[in-house]
Amino acid sequence: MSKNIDKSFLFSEEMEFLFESVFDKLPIAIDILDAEGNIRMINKTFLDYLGLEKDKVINKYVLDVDRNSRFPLVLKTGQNEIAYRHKFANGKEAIVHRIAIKDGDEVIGGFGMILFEDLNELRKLIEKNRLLETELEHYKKTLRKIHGAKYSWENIIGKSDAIVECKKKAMKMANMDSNILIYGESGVGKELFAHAIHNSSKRRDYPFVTVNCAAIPEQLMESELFGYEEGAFTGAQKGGKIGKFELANHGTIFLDEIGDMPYTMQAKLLRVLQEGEIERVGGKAPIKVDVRVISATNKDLSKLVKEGKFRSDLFYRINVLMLNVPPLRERKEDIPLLIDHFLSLLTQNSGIYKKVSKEVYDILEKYDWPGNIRELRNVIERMVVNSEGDIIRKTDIPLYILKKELPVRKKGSGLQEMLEEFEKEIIFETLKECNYNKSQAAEILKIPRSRLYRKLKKFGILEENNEVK
Ligand SMILES: Nc1ncnc2c1ncn2[C@@H]1O[C@H](COP(=O)(O)OP(=O)(O)OP(=O)(O)O)[C@@H](O)[C@H]1O
Repeated sequence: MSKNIDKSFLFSEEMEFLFESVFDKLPIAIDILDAEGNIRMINKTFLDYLGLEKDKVINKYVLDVDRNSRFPLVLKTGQNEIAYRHKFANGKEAIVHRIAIKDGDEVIGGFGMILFEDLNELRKLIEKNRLLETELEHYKKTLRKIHGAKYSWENIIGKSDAIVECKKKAMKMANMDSNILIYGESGVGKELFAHAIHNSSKRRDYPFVTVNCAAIPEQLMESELFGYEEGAFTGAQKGGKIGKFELANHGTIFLDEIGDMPYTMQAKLLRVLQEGEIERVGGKAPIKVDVRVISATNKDLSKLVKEGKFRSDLFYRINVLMLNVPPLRERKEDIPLLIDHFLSLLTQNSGIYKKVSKEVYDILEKYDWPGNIRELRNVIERMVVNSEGDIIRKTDIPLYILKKELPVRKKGSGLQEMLEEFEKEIIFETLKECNYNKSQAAEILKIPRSRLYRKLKKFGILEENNEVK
């Protein structure tokens, strides 16, 4: 049921009282006219704007006060004029509203209001807004650059069938927009593939944000991923903090070592993937996010699902497309190419130019590289630094590789066991090399400290008190 304003109320003493006690105190210019176009009420702000005394305005015909007014037309047609640009007779320009007050179809009065008193101010505001928008766009672009993917297909070196096939498959996946799970042993180049996929996907102009699930302590993971509001907990940063998912909006988030995601967080991540929205810690409303998830693991996730350590519903959500990056021992023909690639990278970055002797190529090609390309890269770097002269010779090769030059398969041990044996030896050698300084060892091995600790514990190299045995 529509309610009409009664003419007798509109111009009553009560209304006048209300107008004076409320509208007179507002810093917004307001007036009320009767149907004939006489100004019946006008507040102080409006009078000040016009520069007129009240008795020169009240009960005067609107055109006698402001000869440019369009109010007579509004009262005649009953058509409101919202946010109209108006030049007053005194030369001031403003943005105004003119509203016809109706009793049914009959126009019984008019309500006038100045929205922006000074068009120059408005212009300045618009200009400022435009500048802010340009600035914001600039920062967004810079942020995209910082969080952008660094590598593309040409950075993935290799001509073996295994890597060429893998690249082809990944290129196809890049054109789709489904979540991808990249599986492969440590150091095979999973992150490199994630970068390249993002860089050739339709999301390439948006951020690529990496999260190492194994490196973030469980109690910090939620706020890292989803952010928090100001005051969400003691020590929370003023103004709150944006989470990785929001940072990656419209782009890609790379969840490295997803197999290490704590079980409780898995449920929260699943919710985000299902609903497409996140909730900041301490936040009141969910925030929509549009993010493609690329996860990576070197663990057998289906086994973890069976053991109840990984949620099956999450597994299916992240594993829409699956990419298997082959280990280096299955594509040994790529080793010489990779050696040359890392040597030339070193020359570019440090200016050191060294060559590798034929014998060294042969030995490195025979070795099985349990730490894959990361290990090969580290070995090259170490040999370049430690070798004398401009040729890297057999004597520059780390001992543990020379010892394994002709690896003897131990009777009774499977591949996994042997790989672990190699890994243990590499870690132990590195630790010895840097005087058992674990941070330094983690740096040399280019793995997070937390991962090194876990491996040390697993291999029984670390005591409960985190001291090396
Ligand atoms: N095909 C390749 N061509 C050139 N460099 C490579 C290639 N694959 C891997 N690398 C290099 O090897 C190192 C390890 O790669 P990356 O970090 O992508 O491995 P990962 O599988 O993600 O390892 P992790 O499982 O330990 O996180 C990086 O320095 C990377 O640039």
